[in-house]
Formats: sequence, C-alpha cells, structure tokens
Amino acid sequence: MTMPSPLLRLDKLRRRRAGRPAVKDLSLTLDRGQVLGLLGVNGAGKSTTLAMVAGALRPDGGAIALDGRDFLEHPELARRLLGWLPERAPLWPELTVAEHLDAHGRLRGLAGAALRRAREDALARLELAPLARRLAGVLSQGQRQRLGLACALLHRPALLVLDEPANALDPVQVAALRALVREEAANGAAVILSTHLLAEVTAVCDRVAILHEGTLRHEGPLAGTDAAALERRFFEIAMGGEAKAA
Ligand SMILES: Nc1ncnc2c1ncn2[C@@H]1O[C@H](COP(=O)(O)OP(=O)(O)OP(=O)(O)O)[C@@H](O)[C@H]1O
Repeated sequence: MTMPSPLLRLDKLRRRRAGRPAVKDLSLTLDRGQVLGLLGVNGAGKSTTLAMVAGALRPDGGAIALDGRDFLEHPELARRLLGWLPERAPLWPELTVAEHLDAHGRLRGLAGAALRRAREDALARLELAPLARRLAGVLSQGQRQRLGLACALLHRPALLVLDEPANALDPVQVAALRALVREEAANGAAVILSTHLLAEVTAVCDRVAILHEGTLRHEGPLAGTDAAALERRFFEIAMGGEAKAA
C-alpha cells in the first residue's frame, strides 16, 4: 500500500535576499489536518519561507511539492489549494470589505451563489459582517488583519499560510483566531503559521519549527511540551546563535 503524500513537502529550500542567505536548505513536511508553528527571532527567515511556500517568492534552489505535485512547475496550484495571509495584507483602500472578498473569490474561481455563500461565511467567521460595506482604507489595523484572514480562507484552501496572523488582534480576536485555526485543521486543512507569541504555538499548533539565521534548528511535535519548555528551547537557539556570532 502506498502512503499518501504529505500536503506540503519542502526539500532543501534556499533563498538569498539582499546578497545574504535568508533561508538555507530547509526541509520539512506538513500533513492535512496539521498545524505547524514557525518560530524565530527577527530576520530568522520566517516570512521568506512563507512567501516561498505561498508561491510569491521563487526559491534559488530546492523543491516544493504541494499535494504531491511540483509547485514550482505548477504555480497555478496555489489558486485552488492555497490561502496566504502575507506579513502586510495588501488591501485596496477604495474597495469595501465585501468587495475585497468578492474579488478574492473570483480570482479563486468562485461565482454566483457559491461566491455569495463563501463571502457571507467568511464575513461571519471573522466577525466582519457589520463592516461589510466599510472601505478598507478606513479600517483599523486589527480589522485589516481580519479582512486579510478572511481573504486567505474564503475558498476553503487545503493549505493556509499565515504570516503572523495574531498581529494587531485584540485578546478577544486572538482567542477567536485560535478557534478558527483549529476548526480549519479539524476540517482537514494544513496550516503553517509564523508568530512571535510562544503561547500561540502551544495553544494551536501540533508541531513547531524554529528557524535561526535561515537554518531549521528544531522541528518536532508539540505534544507534552508546555510553554515554559518551548520558551527554554527557543531562547537556547536564539541566544546560542547570537553567542556564536559574537
Ligand atoms: N524585501 C527584502 N529585501 C531584501 N532583504 C530582505 C527582504 N525581506 C527580508 N529580507 C532579509 O531576509 C532575511 C530574512 O528576513 P525575513 O523577513 O524572512 O525574517 P523573519 O523571520 O520573517 O523576520 P521578522 O520576525 O522580523 O518578520 C533578513 O536578513 C532580512 O533582512
């Protein structure tokens, strides 16, 4: 019997930025229904990794397989399979919240009643319904972030790539985000998210990966790891790297 391929496989991914290696030989896999937290200090390479996974940044080397297919050869797979919340969600200030969702939905091939359902569902899940007719240009930071999240998950992608999704969210919304991520995973989606909040990782992730200076320094399941143990491991890697550099 052949094993099903993981939803996402990164194999020796590398990318230079501003003349320096930002991600070095990064390999990992992610299965359906799993939530992977990506940790690392500022500049560790998290956003660069996620932008490559989302198809927005081409790796200098290595391979990405999405649902068993070569993603670099078939970037169009992203349209159906992938939802991405970038570090700064790009919004059109002159479009309303609902118009953003409609535009994203059409780009994903949704139309008619299916598009309307997806839009209403995303508005409800991100508690954006009262803001549906508001222009994106006048949203607060946290509201912009929720709109970015709504756009990412509107079409129920198999892989959600979330770059610091808790950014700018208030504690109530952070709790709602946790529930949302777990719900997506329970429905079979794979989620990869970056964060600076260690508590976020222990609360919602099944696995954790710690990047340091572009290198994957730790990767494994979180079961049985409490926040204090994760914090110790994180600081060990972060401080060890700095001590070495010094
Ligand atoms: N647009 C860019 N142009 C050039 N270099 C970049 C660019 N974005 C990031 N870099 C560099 O790539 C390296 C990795 O940055 P990246 O943004 O991936 O890190 P990060 O872990 O997401 O950091 P943070 O936690 O601060 O968001 C850093 O050295 C950074 O200076």
